[in-house]
Amino acid sequence: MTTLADWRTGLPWPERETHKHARGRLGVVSGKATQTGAARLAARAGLRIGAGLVRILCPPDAALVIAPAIEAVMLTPFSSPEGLVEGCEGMDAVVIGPAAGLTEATQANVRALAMTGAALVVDADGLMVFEDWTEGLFEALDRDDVLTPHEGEFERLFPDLLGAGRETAAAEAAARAGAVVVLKGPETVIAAPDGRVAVNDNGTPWLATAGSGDVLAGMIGGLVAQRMDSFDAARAAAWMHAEATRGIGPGLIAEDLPDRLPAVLAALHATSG
Ligand SMILES: NC(=O)C1=CN([C@@H]2O[C@H](COP(=O)(O)OP(=O)(O)OC[C@H]3O[C@@H](n4cnc5c(N)ncnc54)[C@H](O)[C@@H]3O)[C@@H](O)[C@H]2O)[C@@H](O)CC1
Ligand SMILES: Nc1ncnc2c1ncn2[C@@H]1O[C@H](COP(=O)(O)OP(=O)(O)O)[C@@H](O)[C@H]1O
Repeated sequence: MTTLADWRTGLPWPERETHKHARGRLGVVSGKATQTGAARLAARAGLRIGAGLVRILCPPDAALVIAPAIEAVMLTPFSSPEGLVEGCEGMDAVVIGPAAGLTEATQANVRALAMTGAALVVDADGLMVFEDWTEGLFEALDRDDVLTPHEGEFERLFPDLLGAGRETAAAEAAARAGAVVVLKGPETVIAAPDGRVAVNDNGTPWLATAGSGDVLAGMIGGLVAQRMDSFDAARAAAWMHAEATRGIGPGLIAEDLPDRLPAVLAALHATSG
């Protein structure tokens, strides 16, 4: 078992000569016009955690919904997997899945993005669309890609594993997928395909609120975009995600989480030496 604290030394802080492109570019794929909130939560979280530039890629019908609801986050419409790949050119990491839609298009988009140089964070619908074709997902993934299932999603992708216990299950899932697996829950297990396993145990039940997983996906994507090792990025994000609830508790909603990150990051920065 890897200790919890060692990801701190790998956190990406900007240096004197850093510019926004060098800091890391994150793409976030949005769902259709009525389902854009999840991507906006993930994008804001990615920006807050330090990606220098964040771009939402959206179906054309969603652009007029998203445009008035973003500021620093950028926006590019796409209408085919090829168009999505073009829009993601130069991205260091891409988050796909939150409210992406349970459609063949989502399946094709995940596989098309996997062929680019960007590391992928695949969540929610991006996982569920491969329920009946897991090899179609696993064969496309690289070791720096990250899957972020909750237990319901995990069970659909790996129906035979949870009986062995969550840590063993996540480790076997990572080996099978050939990617980092983040098995979310009150204790989140993070496993890498090389055998590393860690448990994040600072979670709080205030995270059990719609959209908090979308924020976590954006946070992981934002750290991976800054070229943090994907396993460490997932551990760091899981810890900071829970830490962001401190001081709010009752009444917390997912929208609150990204804007708590400056305080969480400032405390880590102050002790980073
Ligand atoms: N602001 C937004 O636009 C939001 C959009 N969301 C998106 O909405 C779509 C549907 O979300 P749903 O909430 O219906 O999908 P869920 O994946 O939460 O639920 C689907 C099924 O899994 C089960 N399930 C959920 N969490 C579980 C857990 N931790 N352990 C075991 N089983 C669990 C549920 O009971 C349900 O039967 C997804 O695309 C999702 O990304 C959500 O992320 C919430 C916020
Ligand atoms: N009881 C709990 N204790 C600690 N963390 C929790 C609890 N319930 C949910 N979480 C965390 O909240 C997030 C929920 O993610 P997810 O189920 O994908 O929600 P959504 O799809 O609404 O975004 C995960 O990071 C999970 O670990």
